Amino acid sequence: MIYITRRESFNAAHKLARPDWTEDENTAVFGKCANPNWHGHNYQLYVTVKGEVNPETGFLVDLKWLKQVINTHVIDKVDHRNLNLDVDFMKGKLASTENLAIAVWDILKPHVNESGAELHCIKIYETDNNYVEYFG
Ligand SMILES: Nc1nc2c(c(=O)[nH]1)N=C([C@H](O)[C@H](O)COP(=O)(O)OP(=O)(O)OP(=O)(O)O)CN2
Repeated sequence: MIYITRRESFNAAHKLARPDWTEDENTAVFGKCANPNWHGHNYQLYVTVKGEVNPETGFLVDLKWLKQVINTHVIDKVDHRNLNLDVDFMKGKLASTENLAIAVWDILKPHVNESGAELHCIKIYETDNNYVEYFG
């Protein structure tokens, strides 16, 4: 069993706020992240897949293929976008890093499965200090 990881970066705007709560209620729970004027992050996404090395190629999966899958299905949809307003797979969800990681897992898992490898972890840094890991 071997694990390989591809990192991709994107920047996106969001706020942490429930639409069914008042601004005061949102601020009480989410603090400055609930600011109605939005704010942005330079996110770092790490996608780790696992499986066996193909003895013919020496690859688990081709990292160029993994890059393309991540970019087509995730990065192109979130980069320079507003996670609350523009991103179909975040509609109706609170735009936390946890929910983002779970959504990215759900999107990428079937594509990784098709390759014969297995999705192991989605790790997202929202800031230099805060990150989430999701293992499905
Ligand atoms: N469980 C979660 N808590 C928080 C999330 C989240 O996604 N899940 N998100 C936020 C904010 O959006 C943001 O990450 C916090 O920004 P900030 O406090 O500025 O983070 P920094 O690492 O830059 O702050 P330091 O003060 O330097 O630690 C909040 N909570």
